[in-house]
Amino acid sequence: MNRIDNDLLSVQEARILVENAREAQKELAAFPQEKLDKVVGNMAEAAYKHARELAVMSHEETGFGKWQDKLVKNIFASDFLYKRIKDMKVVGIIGEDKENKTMDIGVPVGVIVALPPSTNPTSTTIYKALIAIKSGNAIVFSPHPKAKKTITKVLDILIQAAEESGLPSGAIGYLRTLAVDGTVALMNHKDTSLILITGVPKMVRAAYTSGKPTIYGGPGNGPAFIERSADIKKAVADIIVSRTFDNGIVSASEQSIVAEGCIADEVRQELRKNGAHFMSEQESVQLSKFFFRPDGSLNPEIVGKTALELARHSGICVPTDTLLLISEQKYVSSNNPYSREKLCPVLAFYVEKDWMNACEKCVELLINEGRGHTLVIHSKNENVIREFALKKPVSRVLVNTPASLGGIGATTNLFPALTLGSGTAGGGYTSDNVTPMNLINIRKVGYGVRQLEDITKGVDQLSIESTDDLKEVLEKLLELLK
Ligand SMILES: CC(=O)SCCNC(=O)CCNC(=O)[C@H](O)C(C)(C)COP(=O)(O)OP(=O)(O)OC[C@H]1O[C@@H](n2cnc3c(N)ncnc32)[C@H](O)[C@@H]1OP(=O)(O)O
Repeated sequence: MNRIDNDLLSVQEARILVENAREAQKELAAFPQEKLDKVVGNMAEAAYKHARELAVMSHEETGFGKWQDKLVKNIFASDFLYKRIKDMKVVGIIGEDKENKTMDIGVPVGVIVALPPSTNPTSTTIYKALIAIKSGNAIVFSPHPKAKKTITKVLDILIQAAEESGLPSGAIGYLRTLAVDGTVALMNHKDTSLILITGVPKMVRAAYTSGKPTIYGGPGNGPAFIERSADIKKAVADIIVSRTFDNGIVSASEQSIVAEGCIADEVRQELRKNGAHFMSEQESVQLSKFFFRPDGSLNPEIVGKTALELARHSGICVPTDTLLLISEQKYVSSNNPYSREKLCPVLAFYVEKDWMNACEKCVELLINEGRGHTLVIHSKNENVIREFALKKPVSRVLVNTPASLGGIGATTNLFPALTLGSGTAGGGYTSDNVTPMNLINIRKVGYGVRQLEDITKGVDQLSIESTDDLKEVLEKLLELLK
């Protein structure tokens, strides 16, 4: 088939998929929460059963990360997520205030179009499918072309399990003929209500161009601040676990370490002792040549590779037990390759004289890239932690934990999510770890409890001749409204 035929077929297929999804969703909209939960439970169980096979397959197909860590993510996105959502009330009456006579009704948004990334193809697909069905929505996927085989496989498993437990056919679907035109047609279809997208900058732009509400996980890789009161051994261990998890692919993972001057040598020593190689200036330049493509986009050749593979690739000589490559840096700039997201086990290392300067450096790093995403602080000083949390342009401040695992809610009690909102600061509309609650509209029900006259009662007896009078009127009004 030539390219034009392929594009046409893909667009046609997209139209049919959304129409089928629309019909299936009409049926789904009548499902009570318990019936949706039964379907979601079966989907989670099926994904969990195939977690290992899917992890190996996704690693083999994309070459990104480690299959062992992809297995952890698959278990996280199926079993762990299911346990967290199984008792959530998302559709129907989800809240009632008997005293004030108001009620909240959860209403599915309708048809969701989802794009999973090549970096986390299985776990993100499982997660998106589970939260969509939990909230009574239909979902149509456009698989990433570099992970097509794996995403198709996991969707077949999920669809079979869901339909066996009563999900109407078409409520979960996917584009078989892959093309940008078909993906754009899915997004632009009049019956598509929401787009749920992870990664792929070009597709994020297409989603926004469609004019549809779009939830996406923006660029992350924020700083990790190690404050003087921190347990340095644990902080370093956390950073290593985090930055090497799936070879640094998770967007919440650390991109730089900012250490206070008085503990910087101890931190360096601990990092070296545990497999970090501090690169010379020349090695840093040598490695950085491979970070980006000529158009400035991230080079997939370095994404999700081990530190040893990166060193070999760029001709840097390192000990065979090297886990991390670190570059000492002073300045932050969009031209500095060490200030940008890389999704591999490379870190920049900054030293600042005190926590206030460190605070500024972290803000500078986040404003350069990763605004609205995630920051981690290692400290025992509750005042510093609170000051940090109050002042940073991020949606997640993680404390004393590996950022990649804490951000997604594995080592913290944040919601278990593989789409991490960056809020308006990151150009998105939610700052949440995306949950089924982000996939519904809330219909507000309010019973009449007062007459219009009740609001103005007593006000006409007052004449407003001074600001004091005005204040009195306003106070009276507030009193009446209580
Ligand atoms: C929770 C988390 O941690 S998820 C965070 C993961 N982070 C990211 O994904 C970061 C952003 N992603 C990227 O920069 C890139 O996707 C990389 C570097 C990871 C991989 O790059 P690549 O392997 O070159 O793949 P890329 O994603 O750019 O896609 C390749 C092509 O497929 C296209 N494509 C991607 N998805 C689709 C789709 N669903 N339908 C049609 N085309 C698609 C892209 O537009 C791109 O087209 P182009 O070659 O014409 O530019």
